[in-house]
Amino acid sequence: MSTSPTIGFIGAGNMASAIIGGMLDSGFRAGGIWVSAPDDAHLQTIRNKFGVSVTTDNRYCAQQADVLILAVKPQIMADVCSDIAPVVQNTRPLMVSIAAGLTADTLDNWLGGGLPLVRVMPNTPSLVGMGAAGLFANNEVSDDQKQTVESIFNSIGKALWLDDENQLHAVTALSGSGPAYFFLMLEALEAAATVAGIPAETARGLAIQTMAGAAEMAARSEHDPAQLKRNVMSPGGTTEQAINTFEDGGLRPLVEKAYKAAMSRSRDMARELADSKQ
Ligand SMILES: NC(=O)C1=CN([C@@H]2O[C@H](COP(=O)(O)OP(=O)(O)OC[C@H]3O[C@@H](n4cnc5c(N)ncnc54)[C@H](O)[C@@H]3O)[C@@H](O)[C@H]2O)C=CC1
Ligand SMILES: O=C(O)[C@@H]1CCC=N1
Repeated sequence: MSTSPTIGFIGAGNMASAIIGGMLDSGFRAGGIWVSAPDDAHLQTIRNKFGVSVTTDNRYCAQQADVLILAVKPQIMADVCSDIAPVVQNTRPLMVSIAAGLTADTLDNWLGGGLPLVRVMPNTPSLVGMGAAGLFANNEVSDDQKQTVESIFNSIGKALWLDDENQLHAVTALSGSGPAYFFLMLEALEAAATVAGIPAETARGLAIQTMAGAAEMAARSEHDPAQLKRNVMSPGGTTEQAINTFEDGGLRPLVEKAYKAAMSRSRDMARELADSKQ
């Protein structure tokens, strides 16, 4: 593979935009990126925003790519794959899927078989260079190709390889879905502070800065999160009251239940989608 491969994206939604935006910020060339999707008006917006090349023809996009990133919803992936299969069987790009649930074998089967394929579970903070991605490669992927995918996802955050594909379900429930959990916390904190009389904009600004500050501290500190939490809790003070309320209200089991629900949905999707196209 050349040192600057052409990267194709099939699908131009939230996740593709986040990855493209992050890649361009970190120095990837817009001229080396192709994007395809059915909605021409949306594609023109993407082109104006990022300067990438666009097409409504998935096969044409596939033909241009050394690395082809499948960024459509899992439910339409089978149709998209069988449509481009004749092209990719001929050009043999490195296939990358970011879809939740769908296994490497299922995808490879839909693509005609025998292709190098990496599954990635990224997340939307990729847009601001703060993504977290779990990666799994099938046996057809070379070390060079692994490095290429790793460099794309490292350029927009942190990329970590997994040996066992099954672990992607657990990663999906952690970092794939995870940004939404923290956004929910922001929503709830903003709402509570607004009820207490703080203007919404001020409440949001303080809540976001607090979340970002806590994350940065946790990343840099030699202490674990439990100790950092204790450092905020003055005995007999205010934080203790809030933390006790969270604990008494069952926040930990609730988080575990939510996490397991996401992981279980990822497993179910894998089964349902593989079965539906046998
Ligand atoms: N949104 C997220 O936080 C994350 C999403 N993912 C995965 O990323 C994938 C995409 O998700 P989102 O970007 O959130 O979805 P989205 O709905 O925002 O984007 C889907 C895109 O696919 C396009 N599309 C629809 N039919 C098409 C076709 N036949 N050919 C080509 N493009 C077509 C749509 O126009 C749209 O641009 C999913 O498989 C999801 O599991 C993975 C990690 C995180
Ligand atoms: O909710 C979903 O299915 C996708 C996968 C992880 C984040 N969004």
